[in-house]
Amino acid sequence: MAFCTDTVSRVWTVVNPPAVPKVEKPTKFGILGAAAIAPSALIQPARSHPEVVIYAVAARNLNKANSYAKKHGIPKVYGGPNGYQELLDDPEVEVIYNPLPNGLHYEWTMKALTAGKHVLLEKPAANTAEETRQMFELAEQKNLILLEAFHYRLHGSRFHPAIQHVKAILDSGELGAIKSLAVTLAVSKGTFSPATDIRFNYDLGGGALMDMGCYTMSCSRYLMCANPTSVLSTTHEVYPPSPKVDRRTVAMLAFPQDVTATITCDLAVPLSLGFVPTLPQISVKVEAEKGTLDMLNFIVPTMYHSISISPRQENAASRKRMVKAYQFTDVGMEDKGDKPWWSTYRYQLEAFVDRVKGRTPQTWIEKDDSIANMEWIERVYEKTGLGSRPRSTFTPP
Ligand SMILES: NC(=O)C1=CN([C@@H]2O[C@H](COP(=O)(O)OP(=O)(O)OC[C@H]3O[C@@H](n4cnc5c(N)ncnc54)[C@H](OP(=O)(O)O)[C@@H]3O)[C@@H](O)[C@H]2O)C=CC1
Ligand SMILES: O=C1OC[C@@H](O)[C@H](O)[C@H]1O
Repeated sequence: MAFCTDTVSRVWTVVNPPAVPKVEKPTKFGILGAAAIAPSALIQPARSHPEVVIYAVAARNLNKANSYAKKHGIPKVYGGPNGYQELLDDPEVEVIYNPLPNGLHYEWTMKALTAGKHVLLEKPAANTAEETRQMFELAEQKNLILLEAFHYRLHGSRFHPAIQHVKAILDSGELGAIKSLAVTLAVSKGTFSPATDIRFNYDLGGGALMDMGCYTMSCSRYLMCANPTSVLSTTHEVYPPSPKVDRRTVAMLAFPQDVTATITCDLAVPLSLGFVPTLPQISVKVEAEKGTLDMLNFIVPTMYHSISISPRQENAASRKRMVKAYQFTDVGMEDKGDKPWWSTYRYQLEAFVDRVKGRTPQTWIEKDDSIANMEWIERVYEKTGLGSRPRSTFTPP
């Protein structure tokens, strides 16, 4: 009973966080595009951040921008064909949130940085590793903060307690050396509408590996503390109307020390019995010398997650258990003032604002990490034969 009420209360508060009083001069964010993800990833989290206000939104269509702004209480609106650039040119705006389709990340991040704004950039960083490198180099040159929004790994000044706890167990040696990993992110057919959703549009940087595979790649590299050494094999299924768009990709990656990782991503798992949607599959499975570890829901752990540790019988240094880590204190860590209803996006915002304000979060997604993630996504695409997503035609001034 307590489990049910805690879960309902936590999930309700993620979506309806308490609004806190703002500091005298909060940092003003502007959003490029009236994107579906912005309320969860930025607008709701900003309510409980005293140093952040969502000041402006721009959409290609002014009516759409107006109704989005009204719905979310955003005071300043830009719309029409020049709306995005007008938002970038607004001197009040200090930070740009870029949730445009993947294929537009590069162009509008380069423009935002050129306009002197910090950028919180949606994942995956761009369509290619080279574009990713250029964005980070420009940010460095201009002394601006640029973060690829891998929210599942950013939790305030530390990693998310859940994924951090998984990593801490693996790093402790309790289960011995990792032998293999399987990281999966797959949702049922019907979750997205292929005819209209950006995820199925090759020109906009679509594909399962781009959208979901970027997390599975990132998580494998994070848990292994290493980049793969090669792509051993791949299988994929395309979305037939768009033959370069992978609806599903499975890749087997080699990592140092003879570890293999299987990453699986699917934008439209077929319905069971032809009509029943399947539950989302969001899992990490680790096979180690002295036991196994399974984590459910590494992407949105605030909603619900579980971490199961199953040592082999002969492993006397370990015990079988199931752990949850909604807050640092759940796993014996120092109280950082975080709340169980802080979503990964709320913690991400905390870390991002720390950096913008010149404070130092203990963890960060570094430039090289973002570049390497994109590089290995491209290598998997190369192995599938589908090739990288198209390079941007935008030329920086
Ligand atoms: N961090 C996370 O958990 C998640 C991240 N994402 C990422 O966020 C980004 C956006 O995803 P999502 O919000 O689901 O997508 P949406 O389609 O809802 O939003 C994309 C926005 O891009 C704008 N846009 C500009 N040019 C085009 C174009 N040619 N075609 C289509 N849209 C265009 C649209 O803005 P306008 O209003 O101006 O028309 C639209 O609002 C992606 O990079 C995705 O990977 C997505 C979901 C979850
Ligand atoms: O970033 C994301 O996370 C959750 C997925 O469902 C979504 O497709 C993706 O864009």
